[in-house]
Formats: sequence, structure tokens, C-alpha cells
Amino acid sequence: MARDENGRMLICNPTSGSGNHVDRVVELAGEYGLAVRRTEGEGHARELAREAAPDVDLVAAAGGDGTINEVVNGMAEADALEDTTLGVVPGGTGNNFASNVGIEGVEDAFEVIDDGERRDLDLGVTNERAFVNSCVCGITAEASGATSSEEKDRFGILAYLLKGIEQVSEFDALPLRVELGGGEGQPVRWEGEAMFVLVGNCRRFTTARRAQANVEDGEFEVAIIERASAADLAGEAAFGGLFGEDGNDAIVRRRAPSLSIEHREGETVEYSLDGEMLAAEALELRTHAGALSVAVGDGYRPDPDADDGGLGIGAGDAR
Ligand SMILES: Nc1ncnc2c1ncn2[C@@H]1O[C@H](COP(=O)(O)OP(=O)(O)OP(=O)(O)O)[C@@H](O)[C@H]1O
Repeated sequence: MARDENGRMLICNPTSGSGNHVDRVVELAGEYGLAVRRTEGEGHARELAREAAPDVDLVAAAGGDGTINEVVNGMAEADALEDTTLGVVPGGTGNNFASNVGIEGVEDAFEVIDDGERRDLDLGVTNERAFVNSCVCGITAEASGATSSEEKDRFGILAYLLKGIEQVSEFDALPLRVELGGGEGQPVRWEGEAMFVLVGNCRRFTTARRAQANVEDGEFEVAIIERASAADLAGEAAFGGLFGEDGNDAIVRRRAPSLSIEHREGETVEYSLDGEMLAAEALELRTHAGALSVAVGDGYRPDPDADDGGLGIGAGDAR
């Protein structure tokens, strides 16, 4: 198929969230001229994106963060990131990435796909897979599976951490070596017993409902949660203390464009990349600055900490 500069494709996960977004999404896709493909199971969104991305101008993902993750991986595998924009239609439970890029709902998503601003956002890359929002080390597949939609909706990725702590009476911390590097100066090495290592690309780890990180700075926001007793961390109030504004001794926060995480005794550790599980003994992570073109909503602010809201007028990196 020849490349169609105006071609737009929508990949819809009919099982994301409660699934009640699907009819409206398909209807709007028809109105806006997007061809629709429905996923049939794990890995299918990735496959569809890989096939479609080289031939179209935009690939939209309708679903939750897991669907977006698969679509982006498919685009990357097709080597199509330079020429193809990602559109985001929120249809999942948490829709963390969608809200971080200013998409306010299904109707808004199609308007943004049609003529919203295009920004070049950082992409997180690991050994074998890319991620848009976060990579979390220490969440088990069991904890991920046992987390309810309601909990995910309320706490986002932190819901998995709460569940992980709930599931064990005395949580076994992981003997890890974390090396942060890639920036100016010497790499920083941390060794110890960690319960979780949280690596945010488009999201940071606070209790705020909206927890967007600067995703155009070429850096991750890294939080290492050091060993603490399960009793100290259990419950929402303790979590508020841990991730709240006042900081906490059990948490080490750093920014870095790249890092490695390794189990000191060579055991396999489970990771959650945008909510999708991956197991590895050692993981290398780095940001690909500005590698992912995304159609963003009016409410998107590149720098959430800037006084002007980070409008970045004249920044010249929109496309
Ligand atoms: N047709 C299908 N049937 C069953 N599972 C599917 C299907 N298509 C995709 N999946 C699975 O859906 C998962 C992705 O779900 P997604 O993250 O989009 O929704 P969610 O979990 O409801 O939302 P969120 O991530 O926002 O909490 C992937 O693990 C994928 O394997």
C-alpha cells in the first residue's frame, strides 16, 4: 500500500474499561474518516499498529494505557515514529496518559485528532519494549491482576502498589542495584533493599489525581521506595504520607535520562510497563527525547511546574 499522507487509522480495544465506549468511538471514527480495526486479544493492537503505521499519517489508540502502549510499540517496530502521529481516545479505566496529554473525553479526542496541536514527546525505551507513562519495578503480576477497576480509577498506578503491599504480610524487599546516568557528571549508583522503583516518563508519582510530568525534557522522574515494613506503608493515609508533598525518608527521588535496574543476586524481577507486565533480571531504560509525535489537547502543558502553565509559546517544537 502506498503511503497515504491523510490516512488515519483507529485501533479500538473493545474490552478496555467497561467497554461502553465502543459504539460511540466507532460512530465518531466514521464521522472523522478514520478506518477502524478492533483488537481480538493480547498483542493484537501492536500487530495492527505495526502493519498500519508505515502507510498512514496517524494511528489512534482507543482504550486504556495498555492499548496505547501496544500501539506505540507497533509504531516503533515499524520504524514509523518519525512520520506517524499517535492519537489517543480514552476508553480505559484510568486513562492516565490521555489526561496527561490534555484529552478530556471521547468527543474531545476526535477533535484533537482532527486538528489538535502535534507535540514531540519523550518515549521511554527498555531492553525490548517502549513505554509512554511509567515503568514500575516490584509490582507482581498477581497484584496487577487483583487490582480492581475502581482502585485503578482512584489511584492510577499507585493502586497496584497498594495492592502489592496488601497481598503480603511482610513484604520481601528486592536487593537491587540502580544506576542513574546519561546526564552530565558521573553516574549515580544506589544499592539497597527496595520495595519499588518507579520510573515516570509522562507521569510522576504523587497522590495528586493529575500527576503529569514534563515529557519534553528528555528525563525520567525516578522514585526508589526503600525498604519499609508493610505495616508502615499499608493504608491510604500512609500512602498519602509517602507520596505527598512533604516528602518521606523512605523515598529517594532523582531525575535522569537513563538508568539501569538490576537484581543483585541475578533473580528475575517483574516490571509493569504502562500496566503491562515484563520480567527481567536487568533492565536498561532510556528516554528517546522527542521521539513520539502525539496529538495533544488544549489543556496539555509541556511543563506542569512552569508559572505560565508551561505554554511554551514560540518553542518551535510543535508539528
Ligand atoms: N479483544 C480483546 N479481548 C481481551 N483482551 C484484550 C483484547 N484486546 C486487547 N486486550 C488486552 O487488553 C489489555 C489492555 O487494556 P487497557 O489497558 O487498554 O484497558 P484497561 O486496563 O481497562 O485500562 P487502563 O490501562 O487505563 O487501566 C491488554 O493487556 C490486551 O492484551
